[in-house]
Amino acid sequence: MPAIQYQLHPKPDSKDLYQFLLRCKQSTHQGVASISINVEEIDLLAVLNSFVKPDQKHFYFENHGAVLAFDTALQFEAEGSDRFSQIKSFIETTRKKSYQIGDLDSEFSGIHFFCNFSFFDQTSDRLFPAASVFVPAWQISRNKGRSTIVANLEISESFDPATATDEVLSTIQRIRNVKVIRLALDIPKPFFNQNPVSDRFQKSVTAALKLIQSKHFQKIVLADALDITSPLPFNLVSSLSNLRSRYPNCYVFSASNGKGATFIGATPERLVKIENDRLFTVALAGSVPRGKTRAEDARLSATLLSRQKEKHEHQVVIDSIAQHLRNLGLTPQFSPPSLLQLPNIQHLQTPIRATIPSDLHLLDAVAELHPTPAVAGAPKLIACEHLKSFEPFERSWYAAPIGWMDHHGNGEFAVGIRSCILQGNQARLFAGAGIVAGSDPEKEFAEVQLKLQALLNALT
Ligand SMILES: C=C(O[C@@H]1C=C(C(=O)O)C=C[C@H]1O)C(=O)O
Repeated sequence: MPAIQYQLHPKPDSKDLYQFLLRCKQSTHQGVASISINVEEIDLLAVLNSFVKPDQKHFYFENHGAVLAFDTALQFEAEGSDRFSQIKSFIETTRKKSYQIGDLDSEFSGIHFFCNFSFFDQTSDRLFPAASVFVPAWQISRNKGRSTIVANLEISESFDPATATDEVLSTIQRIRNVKVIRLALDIPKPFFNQNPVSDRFQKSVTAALKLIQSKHFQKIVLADALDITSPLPFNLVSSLSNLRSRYPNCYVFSASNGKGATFIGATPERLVKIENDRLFTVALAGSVPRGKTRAEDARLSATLLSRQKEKHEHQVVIDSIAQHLRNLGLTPQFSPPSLLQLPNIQHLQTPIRATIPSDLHLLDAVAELHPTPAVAGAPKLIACEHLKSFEPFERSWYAAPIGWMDHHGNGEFAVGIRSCILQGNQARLFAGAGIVAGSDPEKEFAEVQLKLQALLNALT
C-alpha cells in the first residue's frame, strides 16, 4: 500500500496534513486517505455514548484491546455463495488505492475493514445484510493505556484538502475532549417476554435426535430466539458496559446498521485470527453450568472433561476444523483440551493453530471455517439444511463471523453467539446448543435458557 511520509506526531500539524491530502487528491481517484495519530487513552464507550449518532454505522470489538469504528468513508454489501470473496475483492481494491500517514506502528493504526456476515449466505432479514464491510470515517482504539485515532477520507472529485484538513483536526480535538463516563452496573428493567410459552425447542431436539439415530447427520446446533419488549428503549452503552464487566474473557461486540438496529453480544468463541504467518482458531463445544459451590463446580467440570457425550460433541468440532484447515493447505496443531469458565457456564475448548503462507487471505480462512460444527453441526451442509426447518426465525448475524482486517492482512473474527438485536425498546436474543447422540432435550433446553438469561441480565 502506498505510504506518503510525513510526521504528524506528537501534534498534528495542519500544513503537513494539508500537503498530504493535496497529494492524495492529485494521485488518486476514489481512493482513501488514512491519517493515524497516537494519543492518550480515550474512553471508547464514552465516545459511543456521546459522539456517535444513531444514524451513523458503528462497530465495537473488544477482546484484550478494544476498537470503535464509526461513520462511513466507504462501504460495500454482498450476498450469495461468493459473498466472502466479494468482500475480499472490495478490501483488496480499496487497500491498493489507499494512502496512509501518521503513527503507523500501533496495533490499530492505519486503514481497517470492519465486517459482518449473516449465518446463511442469503438472508430475508431487512435489518442486517448477508455480508457487509465498511471503512469507517473514524476509528479509535485502546490498548495498554494508549489510544490511536484514525481518520479515513474518501478522495472523490469534489474532495477539498483545505476543508478536510480543518475538519480532521477539529474532530480529533473533539474526540480527545470527550469525558470519561462512569457507568454504574445497571439494573435490568422489567421486560415482557413476547414469545408464547412453548415446547417447540424440546420437540425440535427430539426430532433431531431421531435424525441422528437414523444417521442423517452426527450433530446439529439448534438455537432459540427470545423476543423481549422493554417499557423504555434499551440502553446500548450500559448494556455493553455490563457485558464487558461480566465477561472479561469474551469478545464483546456491537455493530449497528446505522438505521436504529444494533447487534450486540459477548462471545467466548474465536472463529479465526491471523497474525503475520500464524493462524489461530479454537474448537469450543460441550457445556455444563457453573456450580453454586466450589465442590459442585469442580464436580461439574470433571463431568465435562470426562463424559463420553461431551467428548464426542467436542471431537466432532475438532475433526471438522482440522479438515477445513487441511483444505486450506495447512497443518493444524492442537493444544490439549481445557476448560473455558464463564460466570454462568463452562465449555470444553481446544485451541488450534497453524503456520500459514503469506498469500493466505483472512477472508478465505473465514469462508472455509464458517460455520463450524460448534454452531451448525456436522456434516456441515446437511446440518445447515435441517436447521432451516427446525428454526422458525431468521438467524441473521447470530452465530456468524464478526470481525476486522487491517492493511497488513492481519485481523480477527469471532463467532457472533451469546448475542441479540436491539431496536428501540425491542430485543431479540439468540442462544443455541449442540445436539448429538445422547443429548437430553430437557438439559439442552435448560442450557439455552441459561445462556438467554445471562444475556437478558446484562440488558438495561
Ligand atoms: C451455539 C451456541 O454455543 C455453542 C454450543 C455449545 C454447546 O452446545 O456446548 C458450546 C459453545 C458454542 O460453540 C450458543 O451459545 O448460542
